[in-house]
Amino acid sequence: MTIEISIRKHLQADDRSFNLDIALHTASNRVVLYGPSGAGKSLTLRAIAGLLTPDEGVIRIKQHTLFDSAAAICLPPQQRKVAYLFQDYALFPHLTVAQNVAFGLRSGCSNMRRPLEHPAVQKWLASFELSTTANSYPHQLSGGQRQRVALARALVLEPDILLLDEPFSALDLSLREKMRHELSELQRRLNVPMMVITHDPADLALLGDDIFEIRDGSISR
Ligand SMILES: Nc1ncnc2c1ncn2[C@@H]1O[C@H](COP(=O)(O)OP(=O)(O)OP(=O)(O)O)[C@@H](O)[C@H]1O
Repeated sequence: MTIEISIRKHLQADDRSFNLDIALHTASNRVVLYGPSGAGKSLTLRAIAGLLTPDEGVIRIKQHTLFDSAAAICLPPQQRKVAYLFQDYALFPHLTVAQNVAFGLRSGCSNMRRPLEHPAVQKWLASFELSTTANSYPHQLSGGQRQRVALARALVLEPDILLLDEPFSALDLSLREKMRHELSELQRRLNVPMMVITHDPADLALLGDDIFEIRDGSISR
């Protein structure tokens, strides 16, 4: 089993409350979550990444236990080998492309001063055709390039799973189509498990080998 999730979390904000109760087991490497706004999709990804601590349950990715309330296991985000791409890519505006990618390595300042000396940074810049933009800043890039930088930064750590929250929502239609195919090919090439949140039926068709609908905090398929 690649992904085993069984979690519960009660959230309370003033007079609003929300119950997340997700049971999701799959051996697939291409998982898509879809469902209406406010259903609990992002909360699920946040729990896998370690940014939200469930009240109880279990999260296992590729046999690694990330969270198990009964065994008092809750790995901090930096120990999870989980790459989480936010909707807006969250690149650092004051860092160059190469520095943004090197930031993913989290192994000290030397990576940031001379990021291109690190073989992994070079490898990912080259495989995303970003080498010529290595010294540019995010505002000097196109939307598609920015997305590739975010993917390179996520993959430089060789994560156990790639989590993508509406990865194409900031792109125009033609670029979205192109990046969707790029992501699909990349996943097949690297064989890294990937979980994608989307509202777009075209993403479901191309990226989803196992598709889960989330409604009102639970899997409803
Ligand atoms: N810290 C919080 N306290 C209370 N409720 C919260 C908190 N964070 C999120 N929620 C609620 O949990 C529900 C699920 O949120 P979530 O972000 O997972 O939705 P989503 O399915 O990703 O929606 P969208 O497609 O709009 O991004 C929403 O109703 C939201 O208001």
